[in-house]
Amino acid sequence: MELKMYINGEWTESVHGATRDIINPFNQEVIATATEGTREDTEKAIRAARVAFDKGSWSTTPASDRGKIVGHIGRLIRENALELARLETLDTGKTLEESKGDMEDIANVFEFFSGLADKDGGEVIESPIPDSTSKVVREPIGVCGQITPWNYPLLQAAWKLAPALAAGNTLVMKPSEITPLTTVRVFELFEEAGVPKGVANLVLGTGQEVGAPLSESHDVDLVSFTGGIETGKTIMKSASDNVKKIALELGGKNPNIVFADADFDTAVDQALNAAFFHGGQVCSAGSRLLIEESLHDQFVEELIKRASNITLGNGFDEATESGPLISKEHREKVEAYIEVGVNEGATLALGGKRPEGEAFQNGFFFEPTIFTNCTSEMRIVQEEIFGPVITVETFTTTEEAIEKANDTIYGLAGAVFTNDIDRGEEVAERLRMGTVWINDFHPYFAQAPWGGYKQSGFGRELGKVGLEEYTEVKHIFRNKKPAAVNWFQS
Ligand SMILES: NC(=O)c1ccc[n+]([C@@H]2O[C@H](COP(=O)([O-])OP(=O)(O)OC[C@H]3O[C@@H](n4cnc5c(N)ncnc54)[C@H](O)[C@@H]3O)[C@@H](O)[C@H]2O)c1
Ligand SMILES: C[N+](C)(C)CC=O
Repeated sequence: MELKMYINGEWTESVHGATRDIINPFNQEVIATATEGTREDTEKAIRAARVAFDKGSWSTTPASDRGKIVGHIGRLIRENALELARLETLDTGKTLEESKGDMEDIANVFEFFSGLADKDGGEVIESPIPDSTSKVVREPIGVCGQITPWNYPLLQAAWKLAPALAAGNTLVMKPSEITPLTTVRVFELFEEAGVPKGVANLVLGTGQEVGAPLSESHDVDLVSFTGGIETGKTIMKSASDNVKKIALELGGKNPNIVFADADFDTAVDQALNAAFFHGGQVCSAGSRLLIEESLHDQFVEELIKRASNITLGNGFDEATESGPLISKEHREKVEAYIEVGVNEGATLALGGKRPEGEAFQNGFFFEPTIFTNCTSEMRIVQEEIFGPVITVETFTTTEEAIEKANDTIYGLAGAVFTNDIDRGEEVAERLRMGTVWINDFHPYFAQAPWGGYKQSGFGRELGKVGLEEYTEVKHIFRNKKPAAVNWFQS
């Protein structure tokens, strides 16, 4: 499979002809060769998007017509869902079941923003000035740079592409250089759906060559980034040069609080899902388990029993419950944290190593891992590991649970399990996080906003606000009886 970039309506190769092998993390086989874009390619794409915005008709096309095209993309994604899901599994190692779920979510996102495109007709304001009218309208921002990570390649791209197009912007998308397959395929569907030339551009390549110029360029009006906190900080600095708008969807170190009165089996099951789904490579993974002290021993015993039975393997095998980690480098990062945890005095109660056996030799597998006897100040409790690693802490009061849950630099998501609904609501209100689940973990959908508090970032994707992020607000005032004000007499 050969992957090209899509610039100004043309499938194109990098100006310097460089390529990158795309690797299947399950067996390290080369599954595709991608053209590797450079700064020059990125600048070409930015120019195409700039011209399409300034001189093209996309931003002034009736919102209902833009919405129809965005809806058409959603339908094409549904029609091609199995092919897209297979590509996603090949590229990321996640199970095919997960990838199919992602494609369903992605189609929903395009359909949601399709429906929302023409729903905000502006607002008439009651002007306090006689003989005048006053209205507030929303307009597209302009050229958007969009940068996405490898863990949910197409889903994170969809959260940016669908609202940007629906709102009338033009864009340059840069997927993670290690997982471009599905994003490239969706740009083919954009062509089929009738997205005009220059409106949506795709550049493949590294953060340095493609991501950095997008955040630095004075021709880009907004950068929407999903990825790690350090990259987010770099983007924030470079974006300041032309004061462009930015939205940052960064990492998390998400608490999962379990009170002793919670339904035991549900809470154990959800704790496993919270932390080990997709090998813990989820921004909102419930990697910090906070258990009420009286429940700790029984809960941890059951958790270890069930976690040790998780079936690792090929994402295409039906029996597989979790695939490999994304890359050699990423597995090494996770492994380094195991050493950190042990040195910090946490008890390695399960896992902490690569699984043995022929089936795992070529993939980047790592065993589900549980650290007990953890305390708040440990690095394994504070830092995002982004692998299948749970840290377990205890608490005795609601106050202590909330305090510990809030005690990191992150604020992406968290959950509370309890049968006392008043307590559940109180905890939800007091967690400093963009999403809180009561008696559940992980749900997200197109209708509800997603984003972080604190250093998990700012800006929101999805929901009504997800469209508003891609608009500027303008106040238009009209004097119906213009007359001189005569302030200056000369
Ligand atoms: N908040 C969310 O919704 C959300 C969702 C998914 C992933 N994430 C986070 O993403 C991270 C994992 O993804 P990752 O390892 O791909 O992150 P990353 O920050 O390494 O890379 C993300 C993207 O940024 C690009 N990039 C790298 N350097 C850049 C630079 N200097 N300028 C511009 N772009 C640059 C990369 O090429 C990639 O496309 C985790 O921290 C995870 O929590 C957050
Ligand atoms: C935002 N989400 C949960 C889909 C993926 C995070 O990595």
